[in-house]
Amino acid sequence: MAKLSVNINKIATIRNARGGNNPDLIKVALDCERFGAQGITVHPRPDERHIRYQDVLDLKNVVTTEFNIEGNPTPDFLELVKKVKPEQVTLVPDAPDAITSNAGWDTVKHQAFLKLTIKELKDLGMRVSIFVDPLAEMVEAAKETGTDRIELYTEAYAKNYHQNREAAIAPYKSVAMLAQKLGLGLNAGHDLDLDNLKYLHQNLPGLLEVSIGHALICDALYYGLENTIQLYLRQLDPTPTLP
Ligand SMILES: CC(=O)[C@@H](O)C(O)COP(=O)(O)O
Ligand SMILES: NCC(=O)COP(=O)(O)O
Repeated sequence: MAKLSVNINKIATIRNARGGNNPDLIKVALDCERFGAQGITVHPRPDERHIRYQDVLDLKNVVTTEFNIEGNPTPDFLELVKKVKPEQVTLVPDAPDAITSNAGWDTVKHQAFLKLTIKELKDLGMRVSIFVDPLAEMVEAAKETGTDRIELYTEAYAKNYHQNREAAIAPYKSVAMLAQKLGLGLNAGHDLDLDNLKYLHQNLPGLLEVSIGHALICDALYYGLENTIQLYLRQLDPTPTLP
């Protein structure tokens, strides 16, 4: 069964809207864990529009499940993760002004940089994952970087799911099999939701973890956080349901 890591960026977005501490990010992270989340993901961005660097330091002291820090490996980001030493660092090549992450790494072009950065982080005991598009060439070159895992950027899958889910999953399935063959661990994330998650999970061999934020927090407005986390966990349950 793939692990569910709840991305709490959006909680920080709401908190920052009023400058106080409501909602309390630390409390939400602990509650997500209490409600069944198997990991907490944050993606501090250089403008600290949602998660602040201080949040990451504070979360480190309380998160007891897998702590996953995502971000562009700028000098500031690298200094932060080296201080915090989370279980997993996910490197994402996003531009500082991007509304959200919008592409995976070009693992061919950035091979040397990734190799160096990944080695540094792994030597300090962190597991490293890198964000990639579902392209065989990028996954093959990801293997050469020394990364432990790849995170498949699932925006295209989510976008095309309702039109033709078989076609939407096809490139992901194919690189998931390639990753398995290459001995790369497999994560996935971006725009996953209660509609598209189960099919992704059923079709990606070796899927280890999904990180979900935007849709999960939106769903929590209607169903409540505890129910919502349970609903997402149910999508990842390998037990076949009765017809
Ligand atoms: C890496 C990734 O897929 C992003 O989805 C992510 O972490 C979300 O970031 P924002 O919450 O800033 O859109
Ligand atoms: N790595 C993806 C992530 O953490 C959350 O993405 P989203 O669910 O907010 O699109």
